[in-house]
Amino acid sequence: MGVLFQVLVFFFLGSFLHVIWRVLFSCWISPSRTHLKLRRNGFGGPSPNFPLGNYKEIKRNCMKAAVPSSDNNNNTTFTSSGSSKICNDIHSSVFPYFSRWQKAHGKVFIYWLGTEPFLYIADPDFLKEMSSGVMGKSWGKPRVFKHDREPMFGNGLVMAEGNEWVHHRHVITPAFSPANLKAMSSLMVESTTRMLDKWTALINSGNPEIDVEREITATAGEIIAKASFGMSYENGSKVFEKLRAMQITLFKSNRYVGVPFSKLISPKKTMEAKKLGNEIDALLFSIIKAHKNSNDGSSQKDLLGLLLREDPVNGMSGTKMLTTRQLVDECKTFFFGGHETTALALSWTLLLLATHPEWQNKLREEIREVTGDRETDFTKVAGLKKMGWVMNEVLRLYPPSPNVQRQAREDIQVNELLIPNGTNMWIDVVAMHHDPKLWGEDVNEFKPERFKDDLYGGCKHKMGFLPFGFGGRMCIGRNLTVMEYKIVLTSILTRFSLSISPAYNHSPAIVLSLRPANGLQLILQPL
Ligand code: HEM
Repeated sequence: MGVLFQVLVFFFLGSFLHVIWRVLFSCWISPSRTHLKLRRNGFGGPSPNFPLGNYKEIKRNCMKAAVPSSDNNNNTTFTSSGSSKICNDIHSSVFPYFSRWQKAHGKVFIYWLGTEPFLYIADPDFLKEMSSGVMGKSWGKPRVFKHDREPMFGNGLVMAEGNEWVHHRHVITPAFSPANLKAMSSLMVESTTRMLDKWTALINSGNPEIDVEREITATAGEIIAKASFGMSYENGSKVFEKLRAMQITLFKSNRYVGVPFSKLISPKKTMEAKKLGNEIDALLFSIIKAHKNSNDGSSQKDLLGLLLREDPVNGMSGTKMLTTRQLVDECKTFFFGGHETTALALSWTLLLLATHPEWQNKLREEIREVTGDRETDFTKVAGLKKMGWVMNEVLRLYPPSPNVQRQAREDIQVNELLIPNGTNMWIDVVAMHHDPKLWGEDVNEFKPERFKDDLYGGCKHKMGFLPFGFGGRMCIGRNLTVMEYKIVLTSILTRFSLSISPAYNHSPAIVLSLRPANGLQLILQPL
């Protein structure tokens, strides 16, 4: 009995010490060692306190940035002529901590999310040097984000790596071909027309103020639901609502990604996201099953239908290209990657056009020249050049994807600096798009003509303009976005003129994407 008792005591004591050691190792010893190594490799940055890393400073700076600095706290000025101006100099308000650290440590430094080191990059030269020898398939995505965003993206294309990414990219790319996009243009016109009819009814009933961001996000959700799964909004709304709810659960709570055991801080939210994730998966599984069973050929036009074809354009005959599990993840990826980003590009555009009525007129003139009085379609939108400049300028000033992320899967040498295998990278797109050294002193002005004769808008460095990312992992949906953007904007501009509502409070914020924190209220007048 005595011996058994002793064995049990040793066992429990041993286990307890083992747990303590593991906690100590992952929370302090291992990150402290990495911190020292990175310092020795020449990387500076704010000093972390493990296990929180730099979270304290991040939260402190965010709170400071949220405090209004003057009486006119909405960053919108109305002039005597009734027109309005907004401040496009947004980097220090959306990323106050990066803006502060940049001043102290330059455009490349290390900061810490909990016990995870992140290499911050806002220097296109460094980025070019770093990425020049690395192929798309050799990049990783930060494991902490993969884990955190698992319910949203699963192992879909945004998160896939290595040969799995190559396979998915190869299978999915043909679905975004011009011929397939063309088939989607009529559903875009249809959804937009329904939204605009609703706006007209609202205006006629005496409500000319419309939160365009809310409206366009819903319509873009409808479009992506139809384009991805071939579903009507009514049928797709269950998936749509759950996907939105999950996004809010994941991103509106106080989060400490990278801090060990941080999920235990808000177990309710973690469970909620997991539950929603499972419900969405179940819905998508049934949608895919229904697609597989439908023989009428109509489903083939949407992205899912195209991915379900067994004999696709690219000559992969006979075999199923993606498993049902993989298709579920890709459907979620299209939804999250595709609808909000496009909706935000359109919403920020309407805001900038509301403050620049001369550009509303220029675009209307171009639309008249290019489309005549006929309905917009796929072939016509390519001719809307000025609209293309406006789109680029909006994506520069208000990039819906405010950063691009990578993880090194091998040691990378950049000049005299060695980036160790496993280092996370955070490329600050907002910072580069607002850098006067790259764009000139008028960097914060809305000047679509920058893009007139130059794909890079006169940026001094080709890696300084990255609204859709870079290299082999560049956004796969960009052509779909351009088409949707032009179709929706053409429809809006031909029916309404836009101005800012006094209710609008200009406060761009990051909730995964770069979005207006308090909606985007405009006054619309039928033309
Ligand atoms: C204005 C609209 C959009 C913006 C600003 C945007 C931005 C981005 C960015 C910055 C990336 C990361 C690229 C990188 O890591 O280098 C990305 C990747 C991706 N986007 Fe988009 N995107 C938009 C629209 C769409 C649409 C409409 C879809 C699909 C329906 C889509 C699907 C994807 C996918 C699947 C990836 C992962 C590509 C890969 O890693 O191979 N995006 N996007």
